[in-house]
Amino acid sequence: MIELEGLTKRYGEKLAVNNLTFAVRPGIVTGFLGPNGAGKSTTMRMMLGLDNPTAGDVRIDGKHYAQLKDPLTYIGALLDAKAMHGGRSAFNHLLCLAQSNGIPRARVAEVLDTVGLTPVARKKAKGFSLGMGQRLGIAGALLGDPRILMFDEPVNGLDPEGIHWIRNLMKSLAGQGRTVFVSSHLMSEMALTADHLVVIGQGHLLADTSMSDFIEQNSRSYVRLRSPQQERLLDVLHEAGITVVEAGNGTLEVDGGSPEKLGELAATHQLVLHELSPQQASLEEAFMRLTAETVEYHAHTDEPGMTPPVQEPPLARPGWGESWDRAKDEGAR
Ligand SMILES: Nc1ncnc2c1ncn2[C@@H]1O[C@H](COP(=O)(O)OP(=O)(O)OP(=O)(O)O)[C@@H](O)[C@H]1O
Repeated sequence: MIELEGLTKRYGEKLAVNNLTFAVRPGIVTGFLGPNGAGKSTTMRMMLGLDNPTAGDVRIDGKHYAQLKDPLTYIGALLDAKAMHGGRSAFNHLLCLAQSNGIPRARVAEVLDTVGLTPVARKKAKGFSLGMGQRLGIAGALLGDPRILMFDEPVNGLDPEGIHWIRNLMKSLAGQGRTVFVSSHLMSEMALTADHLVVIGQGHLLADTSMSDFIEQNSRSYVRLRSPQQERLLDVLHEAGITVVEAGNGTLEVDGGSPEKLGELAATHQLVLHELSPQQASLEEAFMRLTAETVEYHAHTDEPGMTPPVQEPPLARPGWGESWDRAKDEGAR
């Protein structure tokens, strides 16, 4: 378990992490999301004692990182895959880590095998590709067989097979009851891997919730209808008091409607439907919606060939976006 309480980091004028309180629990994969510059790496560095908090506290299984004897046996982390002595072989790099943490030498060969680097164990790390470097960093995190694992952008540089491998590795580590905390910019990957999400924006906590609740609370769900008898269908829906949006190309969208009810209504009026499909936004859309106001670095979309983002109708009910507005108001007081 990793517990943060009021964790805050200020760099001069810049409040990089602002009063974060949350816990990362064992037995599940927790995803850590936020736009560029949100404060994810700073938070992870403070968890590992690499940066001192300006205020607040972070504990690893109830202790500060500095109090842990042989810390690699409590928490293993991949922060920066390039942060290693390139002149050493993969084997020697891991051996140095093992020796400084009271970990038996035999464990080095085990973790090299786990990450698939046995054939290059004696090769110098500076010749490694980005993907091989990631694998070596992951081997270092696994070395002490720790109960807690933390990965910052672990799939960076990995090919599809590597991405699939790390996804299964994280799930199996969590399945063994370990605490797994992982940041990634790849939303589709996060949606497949994480059970729980912690989302931050400009240093603030925006969400600490299950993946399914996050998507439900921050995205629009609607039913898409297409019918060759669209005018008649519109009349029937209006008569039934159902609000419908004409989305163009002959499609109608009903916000929050039940597909069963809409299908039965069409059947009662003997209307032909060519499409009746429930639509749920992706994690990516939910994330974009929640963090829209907290993105520090926007690309310009007014260049030739670029289309501006589509404006979606407002949420039917309060989502995390409201929490962010509240957080800003509270911050301003
Ligand atoms: N050593 C530092 N000195 C000054 N400012 C810093 C320092 N480290 C981080 N920052 C600032 O703190 C903020 C948070 O940075 P951080 O790297 O933690 O964000 P992040 O969420 O990890 O971003 P990214 O997704 O781009 O890696 C940024 O505005 C960054 O410029």
